[in-house]
Amino acid sequence: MAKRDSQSIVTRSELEGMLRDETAGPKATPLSLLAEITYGFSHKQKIGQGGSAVVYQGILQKGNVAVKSLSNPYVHEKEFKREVECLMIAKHKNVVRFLGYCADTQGRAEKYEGEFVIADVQQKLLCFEYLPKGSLDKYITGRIIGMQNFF
Ligand SMILES: Nc1ncnc2c1ncn2[C@@H]1O[C@H](COP(=O)(O)OP(=O)(O)OP(=O)(O)O)[C@@H](O)[C@H]1O
Repeated sequence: MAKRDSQSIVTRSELEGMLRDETAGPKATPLSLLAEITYGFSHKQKIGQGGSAVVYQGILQKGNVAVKSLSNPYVHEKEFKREVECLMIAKHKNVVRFLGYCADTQGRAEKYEGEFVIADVQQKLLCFEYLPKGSLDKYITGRIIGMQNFF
């Protein structure tokens, strides 16, 4: 039987374990798992949107994760690799925990200039621990009163 190393792809129960184990480092996470826990990246699971990503809440049995889909097709391979590299290094109590990454190319059937084609669609996703108290900017700009509730 093939030996699974620390870089091997995680399963749902391993992701649950990583959430509990603060020492666990980020791992390659399959698109199918991220799709499953966000109910197919459903609109209901959407928790935020930034300049380059749409963020979904992923539901696990004991705890939640935030799944960031870098939807912008102009996020290049090199930039994505750099982001993953930086996130892997950034380990600090004040920095949200990075749990996993997914870079996958899928063929999507569509019509292009009247022709039926299979287009390569690049999926770039990042998985973090879920922080339930919303975005820090709401507290900074005073849209939520009482900074003491944040910490
Ligand atoms: N780990 C998380 N837990 C809970 N909510 C999150 C998490 N990460 C992001 N969000 C939500 O999603 C929103 C968008 O995330 P974020 O600003 O990180 O996206 P981005 O596109 O990477 O940002 P940028 O605009 O800097 O490129 C945040 O404002 C927040 O509401």
